[in-house]
Amino acid sequence: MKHQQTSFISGRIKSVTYAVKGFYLLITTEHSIMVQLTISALMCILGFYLKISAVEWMFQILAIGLVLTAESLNTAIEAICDYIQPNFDKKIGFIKDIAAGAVTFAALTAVVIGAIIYLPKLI
Ligand SMILES: Nc1ncnc2c1ncn2[C@@H]1O[C@H](COP(=O)(O)OP(=O)(O)OP(=O)(O)O)[C@@H](O)[C@H]1O
Repeated sequence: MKHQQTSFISGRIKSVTYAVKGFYLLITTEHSIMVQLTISALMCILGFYLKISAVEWMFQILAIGLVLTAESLNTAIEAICDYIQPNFDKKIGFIKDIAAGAVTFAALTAVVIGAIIYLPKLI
C-alpha cells in the first residue's frame, strides 16, 4: 500500500515535470505561441493602463488561456501530422486546416471579449 502510494506520487510528479517541459518547449520554440504570448502581454499592459475591473481581468485571462491552449493543441496536432505524413496528403491538409479552425474559434472569442472590455473605454 505504502509502495503504491509512493509510485502514485512519483508518477504524478513525473507527469507534472513532463508538462512543465512541454510548456517550456512551447514558449521557447514555437513562433505561433511566442506571437500569442506577445499579444497577451500587450493586452495585459493595456488592462493595467486602462485599469480594467477584476471581472474584466478574469475574462481577459480566460480568453488568453483559451487562445494559448487552442494554439498549443494545434501545434501538437501539426507535429503529429508532420511525423506520420511528411509528404503532401489531402487528408493531412484537412486535419491541419480544421485544427487551425479551432484556433480561429478561440481567437474570435477573444476578440469579442476584448471588444466588449475595451471599446467602451477607448471610444
Ligand atoms: N502534409 C501536408 N499535406 C497537405 N497539406 C498540408 C500539409 N502540410 C501543410 N498543409 C497545408 O498547409 C497549411 C499550413 O500547414 P502548416 O503545418 O505549415 O501550418 P502553419 O500554421 O503554417 O504552421 P506553423 O505553426 O509551423 O507556422 C495546413 O493548414 C494545410 O492546409
